[in-house]
Amino acid sequence: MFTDRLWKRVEPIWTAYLDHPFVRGLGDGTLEQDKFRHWLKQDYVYLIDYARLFAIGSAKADDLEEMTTFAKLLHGVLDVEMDLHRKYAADFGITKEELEKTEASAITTAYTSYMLNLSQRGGVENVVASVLACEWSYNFIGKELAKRPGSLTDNFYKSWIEMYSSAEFTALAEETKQLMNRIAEDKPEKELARLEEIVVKTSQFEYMFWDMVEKKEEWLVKG
Ligand SMILES: Cc1ncc(C[n+]2csc(CCO)c2C)c(N)n1
Repeated sequence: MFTDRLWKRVEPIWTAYLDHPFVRGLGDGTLEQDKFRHWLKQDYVYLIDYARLFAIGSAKADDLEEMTTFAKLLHGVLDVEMDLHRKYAADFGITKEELEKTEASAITTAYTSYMLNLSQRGGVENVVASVLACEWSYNFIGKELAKRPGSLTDNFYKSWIEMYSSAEFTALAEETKQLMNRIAEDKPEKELARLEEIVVKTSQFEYMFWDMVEKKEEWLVKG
């Protein structure tokens, strides 16, 4: 399957996420809350653009089944995932209006612009390749962190781990993987190699995103 081939390419990058200090800190609860606040705000504006990708996917879908998958994913971001952000933000006294007003950092902008550009230019395969790593890698991280002893007891980040490792999110990630495999079936090698590079590039962006929030690179925003 195409996703098995993709896994071989992304495994080393994704394994590095698990060793990243930010991700480690989420798993054992030691992450500085100020760093998490930074993630919440940057991720919120990231997700606003990310949601647009699913809307583009829905418009470009080849059949009703694909359209429904994108609609489900759109709902997942707007009403489930962003709700987690709004709840954590409320704990910090940040309103949803403040979250929305966050100025995207250079990396956030580069990452979402890359995906939006590809998705607007190409067919539905570009949209699926663009969104795959984000979704699948968070589910991978959530499930790996959930396995770590103590990660789900007395951890401020417990709801984070629970949400991304949940059956609901696992099902969404699996559905996107299936869609990628279905689309890949009748594509020539040259096209598969191009789609593979999109998944690798977005995986690299994911690492840069973790790094950005770890280092709280506010200077990227403020200049
Ligand atoms: C930088 C960044 N990358 C990936 C995700 C995770 N994610 C984005 S959309 C989606 C599925 C539908 O909600 C998931 C799991 C994130 N939040 N932030």
